[in-house]
Amino acid sequence: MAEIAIETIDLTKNYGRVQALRGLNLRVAKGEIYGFLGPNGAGKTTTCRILTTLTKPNAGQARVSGFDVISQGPQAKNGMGVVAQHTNVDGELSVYHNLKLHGMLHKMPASQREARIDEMLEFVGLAQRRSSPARQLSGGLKRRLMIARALLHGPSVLFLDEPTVGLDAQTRRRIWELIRQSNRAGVTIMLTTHYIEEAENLCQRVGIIDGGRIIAEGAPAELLAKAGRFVVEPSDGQGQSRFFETRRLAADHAASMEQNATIRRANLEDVFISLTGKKVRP
Ligand SMILES: Nc1ncnc2c1ncn2[C@@H]1O[C@H](COP(=O)(O)OP(=O)(O)OP(=O)(O)O)[C@@H](O)[C@H]1O
Repeated sequence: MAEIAIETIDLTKNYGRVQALRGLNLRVAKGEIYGFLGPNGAGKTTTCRILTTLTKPNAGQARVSGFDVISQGPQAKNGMGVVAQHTNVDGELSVYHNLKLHGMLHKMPASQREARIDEMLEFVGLAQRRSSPARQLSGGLKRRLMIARALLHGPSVLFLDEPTVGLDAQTRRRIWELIRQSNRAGVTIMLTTHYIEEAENLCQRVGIIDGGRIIAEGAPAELLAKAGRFVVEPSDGQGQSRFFETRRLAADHAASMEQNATIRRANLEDVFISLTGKKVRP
């Protein structure tokens, strides 16, 4: 594998008796967009919190850009940008001051900071809203401000936790484009998502996590190929769907079934359900 941007080795985290992570092994190459998919309670947020230095693991190691997140937390933190799931801009401050504050916290020299704020406002399409109080922005624009802020100090790795949750389809696509553009500019991206479509569209590789472990990993097309490209689904919604490599094999199986069945192309959601026994969004 190419140079590694994010790595965890046997990462373990317990909350009392709850084993949130049970030896999680993860490797994201520099320059990748890696999607982290898992049902509720699988351990996605816990993994991201450890990688972004907010929580300590009970055992195992985690490195971001080569820095150990426990013993070299400040260095690791400086090389990463984080977009949390919940909107956390300062509503009372202007768009500009939200960015300025972040630049100051990262000790960016003033001239560099100001130039970079202009660049980021342009990048996310908020230059015209520079002086608006952040509270006046729509949900989608607030999310763009959070992305501008996360990228301001020039991190090489960007963590996004459910970056488009609750946004309409058009706004979601705009955010995807920003993520792609920052990736093209060299930023490694790790994003957790519940949206299968988001993982399929955006991510070069996807890791499926369940019960605190990675249970499958690969390019979306590889995961589909492994499971079988066609699904036979009982039309009454009862009973289990089955995967087949070709439409012909699927049709043969459907013909042998007692009840009516539908044959369709498999998608990542089918793979997810067959692996975890759960829907992505319950
Ligand atoms: N602070 C905490 N105290 C106790 N248990 C916790 C805490 N945080 C998480 N857990 C438990 O750890 C497990 C993993 O949770 P985590 O939030 O990492 O999952 P997740 O995949 O992000 O889920 P979701 O998709 O619902 O956000 C769950 O069983 C959860 O209830």
